[in-house]
Parts: sequence; structure tokens; C-alpha cells
Amino acid sequence: MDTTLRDGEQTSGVSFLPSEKLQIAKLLLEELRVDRIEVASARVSEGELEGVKKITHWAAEKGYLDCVEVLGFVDTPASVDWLTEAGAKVLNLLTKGSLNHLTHQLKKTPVEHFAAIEKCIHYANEKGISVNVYLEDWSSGMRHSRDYTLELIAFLADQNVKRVMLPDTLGLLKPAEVAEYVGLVSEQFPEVHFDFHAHNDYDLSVANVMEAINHGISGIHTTVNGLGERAGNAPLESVVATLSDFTTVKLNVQENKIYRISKLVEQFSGLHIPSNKPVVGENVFTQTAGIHADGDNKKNLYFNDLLPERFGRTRKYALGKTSGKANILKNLLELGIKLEPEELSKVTQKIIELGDRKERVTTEDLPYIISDVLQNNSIKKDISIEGYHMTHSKGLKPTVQLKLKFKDQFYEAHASGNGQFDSFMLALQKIYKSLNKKLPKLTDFSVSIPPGGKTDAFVETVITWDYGRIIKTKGLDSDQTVAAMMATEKMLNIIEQIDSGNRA
Ligand SMILES: CC(C)C(=O)C(=O)O
Repeated sequence: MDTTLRDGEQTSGVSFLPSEKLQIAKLLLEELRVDRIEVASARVSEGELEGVKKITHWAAEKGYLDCVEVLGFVDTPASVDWLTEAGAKVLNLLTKGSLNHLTHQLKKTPVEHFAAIEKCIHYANEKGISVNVYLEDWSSGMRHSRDYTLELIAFLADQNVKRVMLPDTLGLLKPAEVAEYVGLVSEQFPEVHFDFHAHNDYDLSVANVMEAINHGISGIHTTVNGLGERAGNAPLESVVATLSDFTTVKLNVQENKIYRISKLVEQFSGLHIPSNKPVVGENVFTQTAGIHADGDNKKNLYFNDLLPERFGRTRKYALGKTSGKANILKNLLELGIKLEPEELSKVTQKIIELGDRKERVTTEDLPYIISDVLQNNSIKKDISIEGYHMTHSKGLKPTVQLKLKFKDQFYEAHASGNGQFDSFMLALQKIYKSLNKKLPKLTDFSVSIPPGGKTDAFVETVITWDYGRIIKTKGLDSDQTVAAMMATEKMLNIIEQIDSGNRA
């Protein structure tokens, strides 16, 4: 069960719009094919109600309604009525899985709590809603109030409950404890379907999920990109890879759709995926050391089972001070460029020098570096920014007047946008529209300055564009808009070469 839209949204600072929730829900169920999704907590807000209504309306049409779950509380009739209004058919009822939480938060006795749970289950069933039950703080319960926790499970086993869900609410379990506790309840209650809900506070969520699987759990909870309260939940992408490669469990999840949904969740959540995050991070399929690229050429010596193609990604070879000739050759191959051995040595030397100066080098920088190092004017610069005038004043919208040279012709346009770079892009779009040409989609924009806090430092802007293939271009200037414009100018020349290659 994926809970990106409920626990994932409990990441500090994350809030999905109803339309975003619907888009993610569709991708999760239809393309990625997870079995169930938890989409909200009951009674949170009007926006949440609207989001759940959108999802249940769509799910009813597609026959997915039983896969859409909503977290609710022991507050009969409020949560059940909220689900009824939202059109939801599955309630994930939050009960207290430890005596500590029950006594100090709800201030109830077990007898009172069980009676209230029973009332809620009956009311939900009357309304045609099926019930799963969460045992909040179950892990502490197993550690410190085991009799109570087991008594609650025994009570639920006699109720009309579909699944009992065991959260490690505070992410405090280590794998050996998961094995012990999950093993114990699975053995004691073989007729009950148990789910395990991990949290990642000690970075052990995936290991804990594996242990739960190995000790009899029937369902697991994940979130895309590992979003979730505090350090998050078990990341869907890592869990899928791990279970596929290290257990005999068969999942319905389509691995090759993982990257797409990960990027969508990144965009909607506003939380950048760390570049070293397994499976979905920018760099996790990038070989940096030259010795690795060399080994890849010789019987794939540095490959493991985690092949990028499985997840809709490709292997990359980084350019930098440790990259060496093998990496450069791999990138040249991608660009269709051939160099003589002594030319390759000079280019390699230059890239190492740039790396030493902490400069990032992208594949798309290579033609420029070659042209510069070999002084052979090999780079075709069909398009250049010939002039610009930018304004940025208080109380007025920024503007840009742009002069562009496109294959010996000059074009001018003026635009006003949300910032200087936006104004520049709008002016550029006007020119490209008049030429009947399309610009790529900007998918990522990163700005960095060298550490040290100096305001006269060069700003490095790296822009990622989607033009059927991903293009990354870099600009370097003391002004950040100019750095972005330089990166854009490089992109314009690259797409022109792609287009003329396609025409040829
Ligand atoms: C709200 C509950 C179910 C939860 O996410 C947890 O206990 O981790």
C-alpha cells in the first residue's frame, strides 16, 4: 500500500493540491500498479475533502474504489461520515497500539477504547465501509506493554476487520526486533492479515520491511521518494528493488514507471530528490571514476543487478578530475564525436583541470571544451545572444529586450515576466514562435556559488531541458541571469544541431 498521499503529505512543508493528488493517484494505481493507496486523513480540511472526492469519483469509474483508503479516527460518527461524503469505501482506523499512548493521549482504559473501536467498526460497516485498523505506536507497545498490544490484536481478530496494520510510528525498531515482533504476532494470529508500516528515523526502514517480509507480514506500506513524517517512510523505489532482488515476493509494481512518478512527486512536493538517493537519485547510475568506466568496457566488471534500464533510466559517465579517458570516450560516443589519441589526451587534461577548480562538466559542455582545447572551431555556433537590456525595479515588472542572431539573421523581441530570466525566456519564445520553432521544456534549474560567501564570485547555473532527450547546459557568470542566459544559448545550439541532424 502506498501512502504518499497521506503519510507522505505529512512531510513538513508538503501539501498537494486536489488536482495533484488525483494525478499521483492515477499514476500509482494505473501505471505503477501498486495494489492499494492511502490518500488522506479524514476531517483535515475542505481541500482534502475535495481531493478525496476527485480520487473516489475517478476510482469508482475505473473499478479501483476498494483500493483507495482513508485514515480516520475513533470518533464515531465523524470520520465515517466524512468518508461517506468523500465517496470512500475503505477506512484505515487509527487506534492506540501502546498502553502509553492510550493512557496519556486518549486518557482511556483498554475496555473503554475497545468499546469505542467496536462502535466505530459497526457504524462504518453499516455505511458500507470496510475497515483496516492501525495500531499506532505498535512498536513501543510490543516493547513495553506487550500484554495490552496482543490483547488489542486478539480483540480485532474477532471483529469485522480486513487488515491489522502495524506501524513503527517512531521508527525505533531495529531489524532483529521487527523479525521477533512480526514473527510473534504472525504465529499467534495466523488468520489475521498484517501490514507493516515503517518509518526511517534510523535509516532502517527498508531493512525493517525486508525483515517483516521474511517473518510473515502480508502487506507493506511505502511512499514515493520516502516522503513522510520526520525522516519519512520506507521509500517505494528502494523497497521494490530490494524485494525483487533479495526475496521471492512477487510484486505487481512496474519498475520502469518508478522514475516518472518519482519526478512527478518531486515536482508537486517541492522536495528535491538527493542526488545519491538509491534508484531515483540523479547520480546513482553515474560512474565517476575512470577505472569503473574502463571496467564497464571489459565484461561489465562494475555492474550490479540494479541496472538503470529497469527503472526507465540510463547509465551515465561523469566528467571531472577522476574521470579519465574511458569516461570521456563514453560521452563522446553519446555525442557521436571521434578524437585522435593525442586530442583525447589534451581534452582529458583540460577536464581534469576544470575538475580541480571544482567546475562541473556536463556531456553537453564537451563540444565547447574540445573546440577550445584543440582550437579547431569545431563547435557550430548558429545562434548567439547579440544583445540584451534587462530591467528590474521596485514596483514594476521586470523586462527584457533581446537581440538574437539566428543563422546570420538578427531578431529582436521584448517581454515582461515574473523575473528577469522568465522575461528573457518569454522574449526568446516570441522569436522562436516567429521562426516556427519549438523550445524544449525546462525541467530543472540549479544555481550554485563557490563556498566562502564572496559576493563577487562566479555563479554557476545548470539547466536541464527535455527535448525528447535530456540536455544539461551550464553557464558561468558573476550575474545569475546572465549565467542562465549563457546556459540557454548553449541549449539553443545543441537543439539546432539535433534538428539539422534529424533533417539530414
Ligand atoms: C498515523 C499513523 C498510522 C502513522 O502514520 C504511524 O503511526 O506511523
